[in-house]
Amino acid sequence: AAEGADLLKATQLKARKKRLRFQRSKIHDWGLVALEPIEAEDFVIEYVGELIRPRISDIREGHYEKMGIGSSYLFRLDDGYVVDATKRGGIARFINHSCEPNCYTKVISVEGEKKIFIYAKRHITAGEEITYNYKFPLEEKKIPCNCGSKRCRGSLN
Ligand SMILES: Nc1ncnc2c1ncn2[C@@H]1O[C@H](CN(CC[C@H](N)C(=O)O)CC2CN(CCC(c3ccccc3)c3ccccc3)C2)[C@@H](O)[C@H]1O
Repeated sequence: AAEGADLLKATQLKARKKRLRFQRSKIHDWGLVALEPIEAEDFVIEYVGELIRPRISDIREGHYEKMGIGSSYLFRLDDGYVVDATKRGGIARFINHSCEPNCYTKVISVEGEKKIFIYAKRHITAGEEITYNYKFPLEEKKIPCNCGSKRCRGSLN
């Protein structure tokens, strides 16, 4: 808990709002682009959405599938909980996956409240698309990856 509170404080201190914009992506449909340079380890954005229990996320995922929404704006946490940005979410939901991402995600819980923070792995130039590794579990049905990086694994899952 202490670690989370310190990290939250540090993040809030350093979290000078980064200017980001969602726009057409070379990777997939819409993506999030940095409008200003971002230094390595800088806080970029929080993945904001509704924290839902595993059971509820399974029901919603089935529902979204039926509605043809496909892979929705669901961010899975290690304990099975999911942050669903479909109905109420921030622009972080537009961040695409890359096999050589320029950002990484960190989940911290502060007073039981889980927050997903996204930080820069390296210097990011203005105009670059923000990406992180989705770390999707391996599946039979592959989603081909279009990140275009040299060491692309070929699929998201
Ligand atoms: N490296 C990659 N290579 C290949 N594909 C990649 C890569 N990275 C991400 N993706 C694709 O992006 C997905 C993740 N995505 C990240 C952002 C996405 N680019 C986007 O443009 O939204 C968020 C999901 C995309 N979905 C859209 C729902 C939307 C909708 C549904 C139908 C038609 C249009 C739009 C919707 C609409 C209303 C209500 C609810 C949902 C959510 C991955 O599951 C994968 O399919």
